[in-house]
Amino acid sequence: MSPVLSLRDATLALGGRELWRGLDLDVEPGTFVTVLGPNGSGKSSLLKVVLGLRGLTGGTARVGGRAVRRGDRRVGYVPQHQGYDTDTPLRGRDLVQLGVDGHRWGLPSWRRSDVVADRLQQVEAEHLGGVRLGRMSGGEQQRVRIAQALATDPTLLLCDEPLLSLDPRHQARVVDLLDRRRREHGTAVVFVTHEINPVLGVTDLVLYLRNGRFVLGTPDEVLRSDVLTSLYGAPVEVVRRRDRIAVLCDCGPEELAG
Ligand SMILES: Nc1ncnc2c1ncn2[C@@H]1O[C@H](COP(=O)(O)OP(=O)(O)OP(=O)(O)O)[C@@H](O)[C@H]1O
Repeated sequence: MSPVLSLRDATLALGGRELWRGLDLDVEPGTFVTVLGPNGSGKSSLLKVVLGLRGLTGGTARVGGRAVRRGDRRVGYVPQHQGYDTDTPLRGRDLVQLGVDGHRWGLPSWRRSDVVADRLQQVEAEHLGGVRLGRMSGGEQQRVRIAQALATDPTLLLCDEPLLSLDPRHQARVVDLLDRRRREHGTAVVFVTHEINPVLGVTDLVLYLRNGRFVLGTPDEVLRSDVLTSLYGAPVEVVRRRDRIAVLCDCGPEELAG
């Protein structure tokens, strides 16, 4: 069986700059891949490649054995998000309904209330179906957005910083929901974040991008002082305390995945 996602010798350059080169990645069903790296290292661009929105400069990208393409129902996407205006008229169930209808532009739409209710239930948000998005907390909005991304029952879920501006309790809840989804449905997750700690316990693979280079492996293989020192070209110290990690570097103000 083909991996859910497969990149072979994948290279991406944007604006005359190479973001990563020679990336080989196979993501099997149910795998949780965490993508780390400083601002501008190409994390979101990687998701856009998998969504068929951006072409590779070299190599191939396949989803379930087929070349990536736009509007693939097997791929769910939770884009980066800054919150909704308080006067946004959409309610929770409307947003999920958009996920159901999204792939059927031009065809008659009908209410798939069973699907909408099921997806809201999967993220423990049944009570938010009738609530306007602008009246929800950040964590509630994020859960409804995940329900929307699950509307087509995807085999692969791409999440772009879904923990942004959530407090630790809400972060843990979102991570827990994604973890349950991949365990119960085998949905693979590719999760872009700046913070490793909230997802450390569920991460199978870490892809760490930086300045045209990358390292890929299990958290124990990648989140090591010697490996990150080599990636950053400057002394990096990885300190583990209980189930948390701190990444310390003398490389200036550059952001690290603490
Ligand atoms: N359409 C484009 N044309 C040229 N350059 C682009 C384009 N889109 C993005 N870039 C550049 O590509 C680089 C990677 O952007 P990307 O958004 O993938 O980074 P990122 O790692 O997700 O960053 P962040 O952590 O800030 O979200 C950035 O330097 C960005 O300015």
